Amino acid sequence: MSITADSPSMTTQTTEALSFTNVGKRYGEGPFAMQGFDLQVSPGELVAIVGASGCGKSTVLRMIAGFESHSEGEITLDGNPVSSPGPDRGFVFQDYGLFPWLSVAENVELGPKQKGLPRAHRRDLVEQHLDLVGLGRVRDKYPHQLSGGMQQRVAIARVLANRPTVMLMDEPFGALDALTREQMQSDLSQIRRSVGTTVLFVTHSIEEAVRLADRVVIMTGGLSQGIPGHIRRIFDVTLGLDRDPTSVEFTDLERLISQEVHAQG
Ligand SMILES: Nc1ncnc2c1ncn2[C@@H]1O[C@H](COP(=O)(O)OP(=O)(O)OP(=O)(O)O)[C@@H](O)[C@H]1O
Repeated sequence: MSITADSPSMTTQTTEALSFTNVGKRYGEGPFAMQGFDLQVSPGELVAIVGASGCGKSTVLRMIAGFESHSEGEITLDGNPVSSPGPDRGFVFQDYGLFPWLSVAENVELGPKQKGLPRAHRRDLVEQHLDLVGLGRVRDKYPHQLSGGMQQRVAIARVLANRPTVMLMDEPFGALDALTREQMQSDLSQIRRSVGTTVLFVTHSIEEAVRLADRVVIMTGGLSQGIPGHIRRIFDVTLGLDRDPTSVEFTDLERLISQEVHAQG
C-alpha cells in the first residue's frame, strides 16, 4: 500500500482517458456545490470516489456523462472537451436502468443498433458481452424475470457493448444484498481484467472502494457544510489483484480512508 501526495494536482499522467481541471458546478444561481476538482484518470484505471452525502460525487459523474454542464474548468475525454452525452461514456445506475419491454439481448444490442452497426456485428457484440457477464443463457428473458444482480450484469454488458472510453458507475451495487454485492465486485474485477475498461465508480462503501479501485478519491465539503465539495485526498491502492479484505494491509488502508472521510474541515 502507498499513499499519493495530498494534493491531487501533484498527480501527473500524460495519456489520460479522462481529465478534470479545476472543475466547479453551481446549480442555477446558487453557490458552488463543488469546486476546484482536479483529477486525471489513466486508460484502464478504476478510480473510486467516496465521501459524505452531498459532497458532489454524483455531480462529478453526471458532468462527465454530459447530463449536467460544468460551471467552470475543463473536462476532457481522450483529450476532447466534454459538453453533451455520447456513446463514448456508459452509465451504470443503482437501479439498473434497463428497458423493461426489451429482452436481455435487445437491451444489450441497443447501443450498437443506435450506432447503425450491421446486424451480424451487433449479434456478435451481444453474444460476446453476455458471455463476458455470464448471462448467455438468459438472452431471451426480460428484466423483470431476472434477479437484481443479473439485471446489473445486463446493464454492464449493455454499456460495454458500446465500447465506451469510460464506464461511469454510481452506487451500482448499492441495491443488492451483501452476498450478491460481493459476487458483483468480484465479477467486475474479472470483467476489467478481460476488457481493460476505464471506470469511475462512486460508492458509499469504503470496503468496496478498497476492493475494486486502483485509486480512491476522498471528497469532502458540500452545500450542507457551507463549503463547496472538493477532493480532500487521493490514496493509491497497491494491494494486487486478489485482495483479502481481512488482511492487515487491507484493513489498515480502509481505516486510513475512513479517518479521512470522517475528518472535519
Ligand atoms: N439538480 C440539482 N439541482 C440543485 N441542486 C442539486 C441538484 N443535484 C444535486 N444538487 C445538490 O448538489 C450537491 C451535491 O449533490 P450530489 O448528488 O452530487 O452529492 P453526492 O455526494 O452524490 O450525494 P449522495 O452521496 O447523497 O448521493 C447536494 O447539495 C445536492 O443537493
